[in-house]
Amino acid sequence: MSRHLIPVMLRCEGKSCCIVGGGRVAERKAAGLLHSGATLTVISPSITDGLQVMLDNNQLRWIKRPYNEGDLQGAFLVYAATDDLEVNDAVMREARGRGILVNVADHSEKGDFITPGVVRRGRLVLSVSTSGAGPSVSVAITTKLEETFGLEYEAYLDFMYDMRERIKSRVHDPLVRARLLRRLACSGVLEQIRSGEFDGWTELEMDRWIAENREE
Ligand SMILES: C[C@@]1(CC(=O)O)C2=NC(=C\c3[nH]c(c(CCC(=O)O)c3CC(=O)O)Cc3[nH]c(c(CC(=O)O)c3CCC(=O)O)/C=C3\N/C(=C\2)[C@@H](CCC(=O)O)[C@]3(C)CC(=O)O)/[C@H]1CCC(=O)O
Ligand SMILES: NC(=O)c1ccc[n+]([C@@H]2O[C@H](COP(=O)([O-])OP(=O)(O)OC[C@H]3O[C@@H](n4cnc5c(N)ncnc54)[C@H](O)[C@@H]3O)[C@@H](O)[C@H]2O)c1
Repeated sequence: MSRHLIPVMLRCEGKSCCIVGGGRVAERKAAGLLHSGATLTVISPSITDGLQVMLDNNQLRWIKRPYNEGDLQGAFLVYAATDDLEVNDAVMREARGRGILVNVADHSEKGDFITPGVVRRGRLVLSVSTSGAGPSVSVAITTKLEETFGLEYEAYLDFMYDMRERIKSRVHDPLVRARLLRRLACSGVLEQIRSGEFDGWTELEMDRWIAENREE
């Protein structure tokens, strides 16, 4: 097997991202980019109905023609997602020359990164890759994860985020902080959210929990 790949979480907000191609694969990559706040440009002579809806909602810019060398200037990231191997290769070469991160839809090993299968639960992001071996396996695993990690994780992680911020502002000793965060993780809040018994903590309740749990 080739060298292992490093998973990363990319911040795309306000960055210029390109998709070359306007088919089914391009549409899926666009859907992934939309919520990131990226500035999205699609270069393709035709686009799917789904991409057309995004265009109508001003969520992307469409350059309605085949890709030309030079189109990637200023991009942070690009997906080469046409059904033409040679075009995808040309996109990959231009990206390489400009130091732009590139994903090649028909040949994962040619690009800089692979698009994993993703499960999102608010702040929780689970991503699955078979390092290009088989998207059907990624999809099967993603489906299992969707069942295991239900919608309750969104509220749970929002709660954990608020509490962590609170603890950071109230407790300055790093050892005490770490202990509190460990205790919080086993405090049963997740189970309460799951069973519908949890309706959030007021600032007073947060501070009370911190005071009660900060000592050994
Ligand atoms: C997970 C997901 C994420 C996403 O794309 O968003 C994803 N593929 C998905 C769906 C999907 N893929 C394919 C079909 C058609 C049915 C089938 O054949 O099974 C469907 C179903 C559909 O399209 O509906 C076929 C296929 N895929 C690739 C090739 C080319 C090749 O292998 O060289 C071919 C053969 C093309 C052909 O021969 O024509 C390549 C890649 N697909 C990857 C990811 C990357 C590897 C991820 C990993 O490491 O595991 C990688 C390497 C490239 C990349 O980075 O994009 C997404 C699930 C979305 C969901 O959750 O529903
Ligand atoms: N990564 C994945 O998940 C995945 C899944 C299925 C297929 N694939 C591969 O991805 C590629 C695209 O698949 P698809 O189903 O989206 O194909 P598709 O036929 O639906 O779309 C191809 C798109 O590329 C555009 N195009 C063609 N030539 C172009 C050019 N010179 N410049 C710009 N755009 C051009 C077409 O107008 C069309 O919009 C295929 O090569 C396929 O093998 C990848």
